[in-house]
Amino acid sequence: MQLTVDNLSFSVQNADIVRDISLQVREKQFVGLIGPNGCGKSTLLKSIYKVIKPQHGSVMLGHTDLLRSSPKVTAKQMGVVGQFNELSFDFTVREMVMMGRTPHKKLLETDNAKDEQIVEKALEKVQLTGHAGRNYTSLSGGEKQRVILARVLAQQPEFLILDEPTNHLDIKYQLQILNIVRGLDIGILAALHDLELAAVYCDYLYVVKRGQVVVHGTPADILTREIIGEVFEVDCEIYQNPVTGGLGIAYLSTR
Ligand SMILES: Nc1ncnc2c1ncn2[C@@H]1O[C@H](COP(=O)(O)OP(=O)(O)OP(=O)(O)O)[C@@H](O)[C@H]1O
Repeated sequence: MQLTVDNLSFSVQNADIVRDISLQVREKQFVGLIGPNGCGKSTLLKSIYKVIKPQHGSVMLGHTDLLRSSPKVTAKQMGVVGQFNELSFDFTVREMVMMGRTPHKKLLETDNAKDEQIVEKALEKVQLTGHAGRNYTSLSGGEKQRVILARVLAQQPEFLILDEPTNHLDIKYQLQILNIVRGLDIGILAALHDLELAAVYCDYLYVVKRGQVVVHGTPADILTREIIGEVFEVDCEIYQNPVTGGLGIAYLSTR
């Protein structure tokens, strides 16, 4: 399912936070959004997944006009793993993951055996089966992040938005989460801070600075000394990793 964002803008009190951004995630592409802290990545993603309302622009997911459709229609198609996943009320891990099934249910429809099977599978996939009865608020940051991913897996979306999905995670779970989402074989738009991981996982990158897309292209085109220096104000050298053959970045100094 293709995502097309056209001329999206969001401002608060005359401050333009997202300025006229257009982008595309083609069928089954993994597209990364990179850029310095505060450049507008989360605001752009929140505008797409309807937590905030942009003043201008359109967001099409397949044939669905997301900004004009109901939350339920959106949630049937789009899964979201956000940056902060705090809750005021406590639920068990299993209950949290079961919430992923809600968009597929009619009013007052109860959970059935198929839902339970989907939830167990999702818990298995993120290696949290043993935590299913625990209270969500008692979990570590990394465990919470994996519960949120399991909830998204249970939702069985056709498109995924990830906002720094590897926040809080140690390297094993960073790789595991990225491998799991890539293995879903659906379109993904993800804000990522780790540029080397972005090079490995993304098919295409958009670079955001001060609310605007400044350049876009394949990781090889984008992750250059010049662009990283210009956008992140850090001097670096790009090299070919002798072990993986992939792109390596040696950070040298801040400007
Ligand atoms: N409702 C708001 N009112 C005022 N300023 C806001 C509001 N929402 C976002 N901003 C500001 O807009 C800028 C962009 O924020 P955003 O969270 O989108 O950045 P980001 O690129 O995701 O950053 P990070 O990499 O640090 O997560 C920030 O300076 C933020 O303080």
